[in-house]
Amino acid sequence: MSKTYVIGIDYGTDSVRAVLVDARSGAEVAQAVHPYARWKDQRYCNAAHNQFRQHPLDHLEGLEATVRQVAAQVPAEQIVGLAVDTTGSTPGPVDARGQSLALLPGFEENPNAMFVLWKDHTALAEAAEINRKATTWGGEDYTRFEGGIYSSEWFWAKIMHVTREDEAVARAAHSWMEHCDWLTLQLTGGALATCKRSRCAAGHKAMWHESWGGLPSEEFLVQLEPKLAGLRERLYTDTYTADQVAGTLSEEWAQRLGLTTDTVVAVGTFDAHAGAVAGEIEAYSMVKVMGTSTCDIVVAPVQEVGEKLVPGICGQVDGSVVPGLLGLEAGQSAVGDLLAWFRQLIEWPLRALLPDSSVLPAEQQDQLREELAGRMMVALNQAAAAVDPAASQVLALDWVNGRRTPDANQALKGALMNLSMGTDAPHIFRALVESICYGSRRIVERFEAQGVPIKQVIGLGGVAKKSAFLMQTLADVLNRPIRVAESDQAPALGAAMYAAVAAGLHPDVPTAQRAMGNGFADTYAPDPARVAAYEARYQQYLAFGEFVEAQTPNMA
Ligand SMILES: Nc1ncnc2c1ncn2[C@@H]1O[C@H](COP(=O)(O)OP(=O)(O)O)[C@@H](O)[C@H]1O
Ligand SMILES: O=C(CO)[C@@H](O)[C@@H](O)COP(=O)(O)O
Repeated sequence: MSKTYVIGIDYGTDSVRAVLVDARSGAEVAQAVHPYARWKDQRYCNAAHNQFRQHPLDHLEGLEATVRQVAAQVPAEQIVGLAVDTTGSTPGPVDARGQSLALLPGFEENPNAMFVLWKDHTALAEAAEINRKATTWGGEDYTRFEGGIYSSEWFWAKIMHVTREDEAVARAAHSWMEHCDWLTLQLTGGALATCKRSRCAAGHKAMWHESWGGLPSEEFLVQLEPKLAGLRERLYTDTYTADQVAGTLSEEWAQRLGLTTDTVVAVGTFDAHAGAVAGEIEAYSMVKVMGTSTCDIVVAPVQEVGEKLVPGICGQVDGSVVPGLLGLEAGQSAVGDLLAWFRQLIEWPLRALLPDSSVLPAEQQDQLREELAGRMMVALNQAAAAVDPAASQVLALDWVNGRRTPDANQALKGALMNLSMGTDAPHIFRALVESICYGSRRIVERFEAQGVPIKQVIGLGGVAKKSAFLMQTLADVLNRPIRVAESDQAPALGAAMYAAVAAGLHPDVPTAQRAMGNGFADTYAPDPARVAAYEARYQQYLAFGEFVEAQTPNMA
């Protein structure tokens, strides 16, 4: 009997995906996807206030549905390990047993008791306070290894915000957990105090660093917000890389998932970092995990980076991607989301006017909406690709959900210029795609200017697989070839690689990458004829950005 199967579970923004993988070859035996039901209706969100919360029941229902489905493909005893990756920073308040407050009576419908999704920017003011305090309080600047600017997307800003806003949640919250740690604890069923926390989540988002003994000091935290007193003690000191064993499946979850209690559960991690592993990341590659947002992940030998700090990124953390290498993260807060925003904008008549149509009966309206929704993104890509970039005047800024990097400023907004009577939807879509690519070039330039060369670029994720137009534009704007990973479920495959190491099927992550890597599907080569036109427009993008930023209060 071959005990060689592992399961990778990837919690994205809109859905959870599980893949069953043969750890000998990396063959994906089965995959399953479960969109979050409550999230789909945006039940606990308020986009106008940048509030995006997810109910843990969405996550638990998805866990059971997807894993049961893939696990049924082979005998349970042959599945020896699993690992979870999630979005981040997506923290939530928990009780003393590590249970999410949203699963407790009285808190079921309270968004503050739920997971505060990475793209929730309600904590802008708190992030600004952290930044001020970090450089003025007279002690260590705890933002040093997180790019020197703390973001409202991250752990402490979100905890501060919810603690201030909601007295009942503040009183009931014994502690807080990152989503990836919480799921790992659910699966293993251990005690909160001994739960092995993700190095990746702690180092990139919670200002955890070995050099100052873990999390920021109690003194610093209490100066920030007196209500944080004592929380540090109830969090964690040690962190673990994602190839380590967190435990084995609890009796309850073995039964719920159709697996055995011998199944090893690896320490949790973030989706982008797991994706980078599946994208076969190696020293000085940049793996772009392109979905709702984009995360740009780079790894480099610790000793070569030495004391160098790359300012304005989402941190540099020993072992956050490949244990033994330094993991560096940057990214853009809206990529697929920016294009989805535009699609929704132009679909407005379908939502607002069609229901009152006297021409089309209700059931046909639904069919029409569905048909157009299915075709819209593909059609926009095609029409925008046909617009000559040299003749295109419209210029956009990609900051509809703020700017993550370089130099976090989540208060920034998107913008369009050069609209004329001749501007149509494909022109604007093209400008949005270009802005994504220019934003990406700024990030690559930041790494290189700080002495971290980018030797190759790899793309993966929904956008990399679905938009050839965007990927070609990116190759032209960066003036570099881009390889796109074969796997449709790269973060889940990366999680499976971590699970295979934790379960002892491979000795380390690079060996797992070599054995289980699914290779590359396409390569986009830069088109020399277009490079020059984009170069000129990139300079305009930078000037436009500078102008808009000067009008916006600087917050994180
Ligand atoms: N044809 C397309 N062109 C560009 N973007 C697309 C296209 N189809 C879907 N998308 C975008 O892909 C994103 C989802 O990517 P995916 O990697 O599946 O999700 P996640 O971010 O949850 O991991 C959505 O934001 C959507 O707008
Ligand atoms: O920021 C991180 C990881 O650090 C991501 O989890 C976040 O951008 C969400 O990723 P997706 O866009 O859902 O793939």
